[in-house]
Amino acid sequence: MLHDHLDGGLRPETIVELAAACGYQKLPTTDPAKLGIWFREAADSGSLERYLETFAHTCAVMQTREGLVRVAAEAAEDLAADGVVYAEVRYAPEQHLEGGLTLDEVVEAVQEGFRIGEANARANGDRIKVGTLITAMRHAARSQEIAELANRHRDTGVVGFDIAGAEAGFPPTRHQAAFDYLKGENNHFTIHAGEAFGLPSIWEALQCCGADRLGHGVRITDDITVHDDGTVTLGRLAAYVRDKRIPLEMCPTSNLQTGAASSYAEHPIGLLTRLKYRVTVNTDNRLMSGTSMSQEFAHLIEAFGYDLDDMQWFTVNALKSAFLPFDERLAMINDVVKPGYAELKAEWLFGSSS
Ligand SMILES: O=c1[nH]cnc2c1ncn2[C@H]1C[C@H](O)[C@@H](CO)O1
Ligand SMILES: [Zn+2]
Repeated sequence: MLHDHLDGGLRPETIVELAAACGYQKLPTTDPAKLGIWFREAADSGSLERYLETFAHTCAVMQTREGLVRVAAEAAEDLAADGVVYAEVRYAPEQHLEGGLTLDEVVEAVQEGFRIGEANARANGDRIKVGTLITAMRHAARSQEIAELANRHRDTGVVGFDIAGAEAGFPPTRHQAAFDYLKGENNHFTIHAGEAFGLPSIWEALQCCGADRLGHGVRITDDITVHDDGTVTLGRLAAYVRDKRIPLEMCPTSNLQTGAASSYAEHPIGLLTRLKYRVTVNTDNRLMSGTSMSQEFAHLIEAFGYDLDDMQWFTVNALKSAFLPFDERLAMINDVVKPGYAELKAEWLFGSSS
């Protein structure tokens, strides 16, 4: 899985405990069950801007070293317990400086947390590897500094860079210098594009900035015409994205909440999968969407009738598109994903014996 926000995946009980520890008093409720529901409902706003407002509460309790280590460790554990074997988890270090930590200290704390979470998952009989993406906020003006931060930590598990936040009014080229810098360093980046804004955002992300992948990218369907007889005509940009195998980090439930799609059945992932785009399935924000990787798959199975072969295809697509060295991606596909799905298919055919 390639698209999961650290500050969008906290356990509600952890938010309540960290808020008490750091004296944050603005939580809408301190009942963990109610808080989980509150996040889901508040994020169900139909607009990306309103959806993003909910992150004020999660970021507020992620301002100390201890808070960051814990949140990162729990994210790795929760993803592993759900069956995720490789996750790229992202967050914006610039949003975690209010307690006096430096950008580098924030990154070090989160990296430590991921390593602890991976070890705890192993102890529970799960296995997961977490790669970190460092995000710069697109409304801010720190992307060059944040890109340099990501590059500085690339040998300790920071595998790439991203920009996130409100898309309309903040085109990717606002951060051109950061992307040029990363290209000069032969580093990797993805860009949230084609979520709350359409084709120009996707075009800029690819053709000006040189993004390796697209965060969401759902609006690429604006460049695809489906005719009455089911045949399809691709515009030049839609053809480019498919021909170049540009990975699409799709997050169905998040898109329903922000209004980027109107139902699972009508979500562009159905058409794009049929057309064999390099589609991947992701959670975006497990807390705000009340979701998990297995739930996202379950929604797609229900909407489109996908089976285990389709799940495997999405999973292999994700690993092919990961910002990991090629040999590690290949090993994970051949030694983990394919045998894992073979086991699931055997269980499904013959019934579970264990
Ligand atoms: O889906 C999203 N689109 C744009 N920005 C997002 C999305 N989900 C989370 N973010 C923002 C809010 C977080 O505070 C930030 C860093 O993880 O990224
Ligand atoms: Zn996102």
